[in-house]
Amino acid sequence: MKKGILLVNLGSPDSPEPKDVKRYLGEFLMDERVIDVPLWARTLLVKGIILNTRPKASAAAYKKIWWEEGSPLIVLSEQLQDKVQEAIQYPVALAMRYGSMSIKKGLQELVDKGVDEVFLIPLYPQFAMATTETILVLAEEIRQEHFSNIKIDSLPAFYNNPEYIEVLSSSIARNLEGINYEHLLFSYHGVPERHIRKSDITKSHCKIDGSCCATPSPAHEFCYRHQCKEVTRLVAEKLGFAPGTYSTSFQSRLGFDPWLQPYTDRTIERLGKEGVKNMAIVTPAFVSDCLETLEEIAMEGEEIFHEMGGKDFTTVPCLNADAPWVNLLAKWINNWAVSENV
Ligand SMILES: C=CC1=C(C)c2cc3[nH]c(cc4nc(cc5[nH]c(cc1n2)c(C)c5CCC(=O)O)C(CCC(=O)O)=C4C)c(C)c3C=C
Ligand SMILES: [Fe+2]
Ligand SMILES: [Fe+2]
Repeated sequence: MKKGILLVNLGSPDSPEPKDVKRYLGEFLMDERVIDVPLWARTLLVKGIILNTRPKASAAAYKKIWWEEGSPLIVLSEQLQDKVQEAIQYPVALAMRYGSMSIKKGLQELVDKGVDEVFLIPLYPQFAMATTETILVLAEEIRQEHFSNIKIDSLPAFYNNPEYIEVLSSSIARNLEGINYEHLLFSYHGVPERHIRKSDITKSHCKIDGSCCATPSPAHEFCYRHQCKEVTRLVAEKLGFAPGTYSTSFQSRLGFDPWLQPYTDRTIERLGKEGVKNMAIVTPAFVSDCLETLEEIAMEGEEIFHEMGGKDFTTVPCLNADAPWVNLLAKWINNWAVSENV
């Protein structure tokens, strides 16, 4: 059997023009694992409301961060693909869950190279229904329909892998070296609270209260909230942060349902109001910098902080194509290739 690797990230529109943003958002938000309501309600909400209002504002936000070479998320994912390819002997393809660089094209590219055993790596440290699960479900559907002779293994969520925590902690320490900050905010992409309950395999553990995520449970294998909180706890432990000097929040909420809290924008506002003058922010739900880190955090977040009287607002870049991260991915890939187990 010939082995190959498929890296999968979220995706971006083809351009920051409203028509391309609309097409991309249409595919993204019609995913039943992203907006998880019955089809008729999702169609009404997405096609009847969101796609008539959001693409213009979203396109304006994309224009602020768009690079000469394209969408930062795509460009940075391609850089990661190139670096991983240099580090290993198996062919590496890159695909996106939404948009033009489809999972089908990525699998086809590998199959054309003779690959029949694929290691699929969702580029998300934490499991979520709206990220890892939707990628794995779609990849299996495509496999059954078009590539039934190939085998696909996947990398599970790696949020608490000690070497991942080491790579993330070192990146934070390196990027904040010599910087004076009173508070480090760990901001993760939010999800509706309902998603957490749906992913609870015990059907009774996740109450989204003060304690469930800190109480051991098999539910945590699929609990995004637990996994985010663990990343913060493990990094804080590794870097020896004092209690009160760091916290966790959730960004990018959409719609009126309750999403995971506390919300990042309100947390930045509160820190500013409380008199914090210098803060830093890290976004460990994203492996590659993207709209959510470069615009929502680095631009909007900074503006909120300044409006509240804050001064220095430092953002820690995502791991992107950093050498320690590339080396760790290469190690996981080689472990899989030898033992078919990571
Ligand atoms: C119901 C809506 C959404 C859920 C649930 C959701 C979960 C989720 N998303 C990411 C990662 C990214 N999201 C990005 C953009 C983005 N996300 C949503 C909505 C939901 N996300 C929208 C509408 C958008 C588009 C931009 C906008 O209009 O605000 C991105 C950036 C993509 C880019 O091109 O740069 C990323 C990355 C995670 C990790 C997650 C759940 C854990
Ligand atoms: Fe999102
Ligand atoms: Fe939990």
